[in-house]
Amino acid sequence: MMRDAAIDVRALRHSYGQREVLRGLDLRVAAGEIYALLGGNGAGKSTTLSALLGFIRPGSGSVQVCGIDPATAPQDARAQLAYVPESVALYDHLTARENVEYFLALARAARDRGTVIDPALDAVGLPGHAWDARVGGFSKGMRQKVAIALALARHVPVLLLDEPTSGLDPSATLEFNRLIETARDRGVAILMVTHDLLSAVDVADRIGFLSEGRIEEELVAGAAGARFDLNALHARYTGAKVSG
Ligand SMILES: Nc1ncnc2c1ncn2[C@@H]1O[C@H](COP(=O)(O)OP(=O)(O)OP(=O)(O)O)[C@@H](O)[C@H]1O
Repeated sequence: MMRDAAIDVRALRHSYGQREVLRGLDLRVAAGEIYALLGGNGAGKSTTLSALLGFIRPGSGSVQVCGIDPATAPQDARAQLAYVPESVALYDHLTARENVEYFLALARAARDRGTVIDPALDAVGLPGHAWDARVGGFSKGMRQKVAIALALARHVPVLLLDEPTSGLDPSATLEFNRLIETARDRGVAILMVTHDLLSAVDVADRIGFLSEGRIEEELVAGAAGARFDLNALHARYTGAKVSG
């Protein structure tokens, strides 16, 4: 039995026209857990995120974000979460500090620089010299740091990440993984949609394979040093035979 399932999806079905994309999806992510959702192109990962964000009204089943149904109360559900898309949307002409301040104002959240904004920018490891620089010149990794800082400053219990490491080099990926561990260690429930097996193996507490519209297999991280079997995961993903 999982306690504190901040994300709780049960028997979710969703069709686009005649095409049924989700066929009884069950997915739960607890507070303080990183869940990597894997699946081939078109498996329904983005559709799952859309359901959590309240952008689609599922045909049947239930979706809850901290006990709130995003289909019927989208604003309330979105107040509980931060969504970081593949390409982080920020105002390029504003600085990192100003972006966080602006989005906190939109969310009607506390936005004192000394006690809220600066500690969040510090927690995500954005170098001090970048705090007052316009984000237009930031790399993807730096933009993500600003987005996660905003999530930490809002104290949201749920973080949704869509392909966060695509386009990041290996060291930026590791840095990103350490960053979301900071959020996890603060009790945030993190759902990460990804094709990046290395990143999932490095950081996830559980990995779920979405196929045929449901979680076909779920793996739980083992002890440190042997968290997941990367070769077996790769073979599972590609349908290839594992050698050795
Ligand atoms: N708005 C839509 N209208 C019709 N069909 C859609 C719509 N959105 C997605 N689909 C279809 O639903 C299926 C699942 O799409 P979805 O984007 O959820 O998959 P995905 O797992 O996120 O894929 P990818 O890894 O390529 O991003 C695909 O066949 C897609 O073409």
